[in-house]
Amino acid sequence: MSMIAAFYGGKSILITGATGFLGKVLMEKLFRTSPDLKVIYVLVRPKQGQTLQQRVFQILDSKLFEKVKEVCPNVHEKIRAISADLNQNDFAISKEDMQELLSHTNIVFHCAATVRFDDHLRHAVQLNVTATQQLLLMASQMPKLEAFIHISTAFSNCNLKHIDEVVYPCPVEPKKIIDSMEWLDDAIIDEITPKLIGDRPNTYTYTKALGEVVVQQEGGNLNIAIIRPSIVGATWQEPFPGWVDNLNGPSGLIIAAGKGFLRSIRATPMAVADLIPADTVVNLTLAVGWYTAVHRPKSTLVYHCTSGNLNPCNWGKMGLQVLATFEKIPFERAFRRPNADFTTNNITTHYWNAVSHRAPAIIYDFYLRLTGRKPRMTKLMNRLLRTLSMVEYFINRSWEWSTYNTEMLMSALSPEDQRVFNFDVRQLNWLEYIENYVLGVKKYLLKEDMAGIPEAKQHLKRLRNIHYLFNTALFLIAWRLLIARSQVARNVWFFIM
Ligand SMILES: CCCCCCCCCCCCCCCCCCCCCCCC(=O)SCCNC(=O)CCNC(=O)[C@H](O)C(C)(C)COP(=O)(O)OP(=O)(O)OC[C@H]1O[C@@H](n2cnc3c(N)ncnc32)[C@H](O)[C@@H]1OP(=O)(O)O
Ligand SMILES: NC(=O)C1=CN([C@@H]2O[C@H](COP(=O)(O)OP(=O)(O)OC[C@H]3O[C@@H](n4cnc5c(N)ncnc54)[C@H](OP(=O)(O)O)[C@@H]3O)[C@@H](O)[C@H]2O)C=CC1
Repeated sequence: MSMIAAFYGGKSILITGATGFLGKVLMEKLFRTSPDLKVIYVLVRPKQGQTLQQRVFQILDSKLFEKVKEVCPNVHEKIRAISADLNQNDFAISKEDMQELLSHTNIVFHCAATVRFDDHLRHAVQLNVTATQQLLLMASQMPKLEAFIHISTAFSNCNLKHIDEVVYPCPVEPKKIIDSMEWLDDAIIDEITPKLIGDRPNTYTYTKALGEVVVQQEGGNLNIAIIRPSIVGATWQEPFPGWVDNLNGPSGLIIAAGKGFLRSIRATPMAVADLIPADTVVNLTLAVGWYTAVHRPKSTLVYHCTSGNLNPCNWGKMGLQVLATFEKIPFERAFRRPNADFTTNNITTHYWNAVSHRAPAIIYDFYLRLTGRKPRMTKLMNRLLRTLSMVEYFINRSWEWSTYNTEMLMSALSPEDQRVFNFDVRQLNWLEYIENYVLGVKKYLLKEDMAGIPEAKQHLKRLRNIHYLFNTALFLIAWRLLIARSQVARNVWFFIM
């Protein structure tokens, strides 16, 4: 019997960010392995004309939860959606709901965050720092609370090369930042943002670092742990391989490459691609929840959930495997044949951006205009180039994350728990994982049918023929112009003929 699964039985669990990528996988695993848990409270904001209930039921009725339905048929009764907006005071939770949360919650998993790299500092501070502070305050009023698990990111200290499982201090105290956001206007915040974030690349990593300091400073007597995942990718094994539902991290770029938009990317092939599957993060999170509640470590432990030091893979290997998978499992209606490459310096990056990204987009938009349609490719390409510029920082460097706590936890688990809550990335076969990831992107993000693969292959053949024809025509035109202007070229031509 799994001790961890048994631990969550009968518990009331509060999850923030349950509608997000990681939150959904966390809920799924909890329901599947501990169907006898009492209730999962999820803090949800109403969105796009959907009620809370509709939002949550849509998740429960998705493919991700198919296995849950078998072991926990009354899953709909075990989830309680609480209307909450983490941007508001007291999260805008009603008095009755607050009372219920405070008096029943046993475990808190704090996953909600803004993960946008370019979010305005005010908004990023509100969600990643102030909301964390408020949640801690709430947690301190929960008499039955056994553990508070905070999800951070391995990149919160990406300004360092070697990162230990400790909370690093920030030059300016989070409390001062929170206070200043209340009275500074947007223009001043914009001005001071680069100075505040210092040598971090964006407001996301900066505010996640501030969030950790808040957890450490304001955790009081709570039993707290911090988990730092690196780049969270599609699921490895559970509930099935390759599940992914948003464009963050590599997923959006895999689509862009598979559809033939992304032709070149500024990346260092030998840099470590520190991806970690979503189910691995969730297994570690649940194990940490159990360990923190049962063993009550004296200090706040930080756990790195990374792959680089145990089972490294680099961007070169990953890129090649992504491209190899497109050969077997192409995406439908590609714009061009997938054929991306890495560039390593500014000049070649600018060159390929102009030749392989902007020029084809302009030509295609011209064709759309000619045929009476609305041009859209240049806009899409600009968006892609913007995304590339945001991720460049992360794919041209390597970091070393120590994993003492994570390894300690692994050895503290029973063999059964090591199996059911496996977070040992040494067992991960990267080639297989990447192939499943690309397949998952096709199935769950693009919602493409496998039956369409022969047609997709045909389409790629047509694109290849168009490519050859286009190049031949270009060559002939250039040659014709050369012959017209150069005696040497004319002589060569007559010699060949
Ligand atoms: C040798 C052979 C080589 C071959 C190469 C083959 C290539 C293979 C591909 C594999 C490459 C791998 C690259 C990996 C990149 C990894 C990056 C990792 C960074 C990790 C750091 C930290 C990890 C974390 O802790 S946080 C989680 C990560 N967070 C994110 O990823 C958020 C990133 N997103 C943003 O910050 C924004 O969305 C931004 C700035 C990218 C775009 O903002 P903008 O305001 O312009 O757009 P949005 O309003 O957000 O969206 C508009 C529109 O675009 C769609 N979209 C959003 N994100 C992406 C995306 N990443 N890619 C593509 N499209 C995206 C979005 O859905 C919207 O579409 P609509 O149709 O308008 O709704
Ligand atoms: N994805 C990754 O690569 C990595 C993620 N992480 C961390 O993991 C955690 C989860 O990330 P991930 O699942 O990928 O992120 P998502 O963007 O998929 O999910 C974010 C979640 O936060 C919720 N949220 C955002 N704003 C509010 C708000 N104002 N009120 C209530 N809820 C809100 C979202 O709700 P809604 O659905 O309503 O928008 C959503 O449920 C984050 O803490 C992130 O920093 C760490 C490392 C890597």
